[in-house]
Amino acid sequence: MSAEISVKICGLTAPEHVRAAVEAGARYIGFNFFPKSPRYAPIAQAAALASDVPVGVAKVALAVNFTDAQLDEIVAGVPLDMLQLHGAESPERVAEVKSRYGLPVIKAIGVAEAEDLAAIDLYSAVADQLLVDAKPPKNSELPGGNGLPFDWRLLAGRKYWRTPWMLSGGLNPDNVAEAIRMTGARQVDVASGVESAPGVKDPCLIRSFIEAAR
Ligand SMILES: O=C(O)c1ccccc1N[C@@H]1O[C@H](COP(=O)(O)O)[C@@H](O)[C@H]1O
Repeated sequence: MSAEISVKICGLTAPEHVRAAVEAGARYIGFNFFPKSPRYAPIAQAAALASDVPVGVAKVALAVNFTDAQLDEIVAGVPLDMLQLHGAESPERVAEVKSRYGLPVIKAIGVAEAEDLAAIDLYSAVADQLLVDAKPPKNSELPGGNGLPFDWRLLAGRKYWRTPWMLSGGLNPDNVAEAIRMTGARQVDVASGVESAPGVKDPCLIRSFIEAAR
């Protein structure tokens, strides 16, 4: 892996998968607190998994339009390094969450067409990182984690946004190298593309994904 490419493996629910991701060189580990997700990890489970994550690998909590009360519980129960807001949180809400918890915030931006990229400038001012993800299909229960890519050509030549960003949406071991080449992304994030069934991570696919991003 080029030293510059960082990988986030998201939606881990088992210790052996956390170990596989860490050993393969993941830079970020995501725990998913959205109950409708097949990758949902309750607080106690995520706390146990977090204890296996070494210093230097960022533990990220994925939240979707959560209230302060919900975030309070997560932050109190799990040792975290970052929060990922993956819903319709406004820039004001992102700023509020950042200051309430004192943790860096990753804001997900759904992209389907060129006009969706305007949100990147809007959130750049308040978020620590952006996650440029595929917009979910209409009526999808999940605002992310759908295993669907967007048209990467929309990002060609855009690698110099001032806020660090990750590419996600439908990435897998077979397409991640091409996605990096086309978009100039220096960070990538994956959930379903390293699974053998919805919510079931596959250590071999995790390793292959990270190697392919190299
Ligand atoms: O993974 C989920 O189930 C999920 C649920 C709700 C919001 C976001 C979710 N996942 C995030 O979306 C990206 C892309 O997923 P995929 O690789 O296309 O399956 C994932 O990495 C998470 O950050």
